[in-house]
Amino acid sequence: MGLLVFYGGTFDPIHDGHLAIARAARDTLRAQVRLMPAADPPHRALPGASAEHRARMLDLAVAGEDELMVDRRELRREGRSYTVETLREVRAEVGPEQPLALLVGADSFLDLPKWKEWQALFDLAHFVVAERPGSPLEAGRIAFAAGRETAEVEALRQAPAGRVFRLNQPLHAESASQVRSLIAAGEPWREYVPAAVAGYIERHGLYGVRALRGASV
Ligand SMILES: Nc1ncnc2c1ncn2[C@@H]1O[C@H](COP(=O)(O)OP(=O)(O)OP(=O)(O)O)[C@@H](O)[C@H]1O
Ligand SMILES: O=C(O)c1ccc[n+]([C@@H]2O[C@H](COP(=O)([O-])O)[C@@H](O)[C@H]2O)c1
Repeated sequence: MGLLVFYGGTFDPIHDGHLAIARAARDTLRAQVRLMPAADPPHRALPGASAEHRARMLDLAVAGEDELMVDRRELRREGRSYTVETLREVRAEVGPEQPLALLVGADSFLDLPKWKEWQALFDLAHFVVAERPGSPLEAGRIAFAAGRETAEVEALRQAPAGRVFRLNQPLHAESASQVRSLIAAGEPWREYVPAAVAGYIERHGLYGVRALRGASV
């Protein structure tokens, strides 16, 4: 059975690191990847851009990309976007046999034991973990996932949930907070986001961006 991958995030805004990881997961796992913006992400301050702006930037970033799509299901739900609730909703739609995976960065994965009902997540989906500078996945720090790790893509198709797979890909240093800070400081930032996303940020005046001299907004 095909594997379905969900990539949740605040995406405030989506940057080249996000896109590279989504593509790497798609290509390595030969699976569709659904980028899923959080309406109200747990464990962080309110996003700088509205949920609708963040989702529209995702639409622009995946336009023309094979097997990358945007899933707005968390935007339709009231309250905090807890992943366990989202995965239960997805599971109810796809049935108990469908292999599902959640794509996360290493920093998110290291924080997993702080997530709502985190142990239940392993009954609902596999985890695909993208390494990230500054968040080493040492055995001691991911002891909560002991016995679940696999290096075999096929293992993710052979069970509906419960395994942990490390995505082997070049490290990406971009972060959304860095992009927001650069914009606010009036420093160069466009190179870190897809060109269509940069255009959107400028047109809508997001993150305190300064209008280009002579440009129409
Ligand atoms: N450069 C990166 N390398 C690996 N994983 C990443 C990278 N950027 C984001 N991620 C992962 O993508 C998911 C969504 O990230 P998020 O939207 O919070 O972006 P962020 O860059 O971490 O944002 P912020 O700087 O605002 O915290 C998280 O699981 C995060 O770990
Ligand atoms: O469910 C939780 O308790 C939970 C706690 C922290 C983060 N998450 C999810 O993890 C994803 C990445 O979160 P963030 O804050 O790094 O964008 C996003 O989909 C969040 O909804 C989920």
